[in-house]
Amino acid sequence: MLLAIDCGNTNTVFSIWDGEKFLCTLRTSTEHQRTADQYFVWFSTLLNHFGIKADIRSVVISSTVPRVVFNLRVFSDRYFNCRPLVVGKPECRLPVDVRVDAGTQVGPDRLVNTVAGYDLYGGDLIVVDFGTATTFDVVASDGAYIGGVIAPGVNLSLQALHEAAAALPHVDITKPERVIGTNTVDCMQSGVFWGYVGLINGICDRIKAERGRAMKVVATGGLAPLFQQGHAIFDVYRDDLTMHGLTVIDAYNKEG
Ligand SMILES: Nc1ncnc2c1ncn2[C@@H]1O[C@H](COP(=O)(O)OP(=O)(O)O)[C@@H](O)[C@H]1O
Ligand SMILES: CC(C)(COP(=O)(O)O)[C@@H](O)C(=O)NCCC(=O)O
Ligand SMILES: [K+]
Repeated sequence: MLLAIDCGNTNTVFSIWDGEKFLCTLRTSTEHQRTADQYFVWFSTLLNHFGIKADIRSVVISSTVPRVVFNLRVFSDRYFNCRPLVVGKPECRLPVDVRVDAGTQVGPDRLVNTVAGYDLYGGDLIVVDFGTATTFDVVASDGAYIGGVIAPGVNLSLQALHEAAAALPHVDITKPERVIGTNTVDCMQSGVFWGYVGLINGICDRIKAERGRAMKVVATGGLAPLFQQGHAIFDVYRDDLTMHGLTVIDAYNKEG
């Protein structure tokens, strides 16, 4: 069995892949101070709770936070007796090309999303991932990652308003029915929600125009369904896109 770990700037997600399906998915906040032993206490407690008997033989990691990788390596080595495959490291081969400016360190999550998107839907894709940042990854017809867009995340935008303006409270994102807010909270939610709908549509239209072709828009990340409601902004939503990409990369590297 494979343990796939997707570490974002806000949350770290662990999924166990038995070769056919994911047995479980566990989420914890991303903290670089967390040690290998702390990960194991949390992980084994939850597996016991769900009654899952996992025989983990290999580990694959994607991390947008370089500092957490050290403890995840120790976790893998000490508890599963294996050296993890870390996306973005020279020893991890990718089944697709990466065509960007020399010296650019593309976020490993974006490479994994590219691999997953191409594997599931073929080329000419835009992958939109709602995380701490919202990323748009452009996938060419041959599956290559050819660049994209990084926008402030939905929650980051709301948080920035609250932190920068004394009179603006902390609010959660929701879909307002109307654009014109008649109180502070509604005004903020409208600005971020409808502003984001414009951002997603505007960026996807411009990418398609710049590429001069039709492209499929694939979305992932917990907040994607909120934007999809009644709008059909995305052609497909796939909750486990990044995890799927990690399993594809692991299999590709095992092929030798
Ligand atoms: N279903 C959801 N509903 C509301 N907020 C969500 C949902 N899923 C994720 N979030 C929030 O979106 C932000 C990004 O989360 P996440 O996707 O875990 O980011 P990352 O991959 O960068 O760690 C966090 O603030 C998280 O709490
Ligand atoms: C853009 C990101 C911060 C998104 O990370 P996330 O929201 O998943 O935490 C991450 O992909 C990253 O650090 N990228 C490096 C720069 C680049 O991709 O060009
Ligand atoms: K992201």
